[in-house]
Amino acid sequence: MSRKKRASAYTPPTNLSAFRDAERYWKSRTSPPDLSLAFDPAQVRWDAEANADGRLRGVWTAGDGHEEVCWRVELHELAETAMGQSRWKGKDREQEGDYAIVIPRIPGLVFFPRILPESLQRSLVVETLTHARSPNLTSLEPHYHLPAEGLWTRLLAGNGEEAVRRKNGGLNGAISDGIASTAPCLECSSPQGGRESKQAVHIGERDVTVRDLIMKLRWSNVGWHYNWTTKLYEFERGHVPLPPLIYQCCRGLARQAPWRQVDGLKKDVGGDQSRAATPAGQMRDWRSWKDAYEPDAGIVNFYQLKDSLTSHIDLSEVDAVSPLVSLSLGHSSIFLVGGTTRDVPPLPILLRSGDGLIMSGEGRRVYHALPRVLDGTLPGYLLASQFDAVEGAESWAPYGEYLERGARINVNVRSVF
Ligand SMILES: O=C(O)CCC(=O)C(=O)O
Ligand SMILES: [Fe+2]
Repeated sequence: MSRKKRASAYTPPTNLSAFRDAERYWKSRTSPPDLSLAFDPAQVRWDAEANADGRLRGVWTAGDGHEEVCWRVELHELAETAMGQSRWKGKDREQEGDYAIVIPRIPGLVFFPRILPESLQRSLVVETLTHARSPNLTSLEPHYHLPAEGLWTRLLAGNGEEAVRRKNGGLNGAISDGIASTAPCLECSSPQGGRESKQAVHIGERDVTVRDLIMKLRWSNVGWHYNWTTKLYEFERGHVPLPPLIYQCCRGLARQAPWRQVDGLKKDVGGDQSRAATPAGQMRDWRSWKDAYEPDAGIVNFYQLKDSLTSHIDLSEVDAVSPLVSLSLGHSSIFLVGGTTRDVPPLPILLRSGDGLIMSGEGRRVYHALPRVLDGTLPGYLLASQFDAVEGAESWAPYGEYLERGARINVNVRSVF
């Protein structure tokens, strides 16, 4: 189907903000989304030669003709960093090297296309699913009597058909007929109240099996305990160390980001500095991030194909500018990132498995959303049939099966203080 036809099948409402309008477009199921409208590093035209600062200028042209300027910085040091483990060094993919992309119009955003080697992606999937358990709080905790060792461990032990009891005063069968509902869903709602799911079907007072409940898992806290209802950290509950791989990857990425070049961009982007550049005051901390960035809290988001995360700004951290590190695993998705109000038209970015993204400085206070998980985009190296064993797991098959059903896992880590 031609792009023109697809575009005409969608009639945008006239009274929405630019951001809401974009969310509606990407969420719409009336026709397949036009992926040529999403920023894709593979489609950027790069200059032949780098500038004096070692940056390469690129231009991405969207399917509707819109042009976005971006800069590419090679990451020569990455293999020797805190992440310098064999997993990190042993890049097992076809690509020319590690690089970061900076898009001047989104201040403080640093994009690392396919930065995670395939084997590391698998190990992170293993870690996120096995750590979605006490003492980390999960989205299911308020509603079910969860097994102490966690649902995933029960599943791996062959107890997938075991019943899990609903807690009293739970959802009371708020949605009982299996039809998608717009009623608020406590199990699925994100911290920002923006998580929606058409797949989450509540079955009244009946028990749920371990296997089915895993498909309803929407998030798990890591690090400092965050209360999604009050939107406050509960420091009195003590600090739970981040799972080791999540900690190493996010810490390594934040420390190794090309901060000098990101900072340097504000001097030579020209034009509308107020939109294009990060104010010096907001980015000045990068020098300390290089040696001292310590992630201590975060969320792991578990999306299924029909899930989305509505536009929001993450406001709860004491340190309002230090890097928020996001890792994508599983199915590809569309990430929207805009400005400090919803009137700023967002840039849609295609996020693939293995991509990393940092929001920092002024970019910590911009609207963003995840309106779409893309069907049919799971990479072959994550399929259930591909591997017998993976570091940290006896067999890859259950993980691959979970992903094949439509999952995208997002690790979203930050430094609270
Ligand atoms: O899933 C994503 O990529 C974004 C998640 C996010 O923005 C959040 O958890 O606050
Ligand atoms: Fe967020």
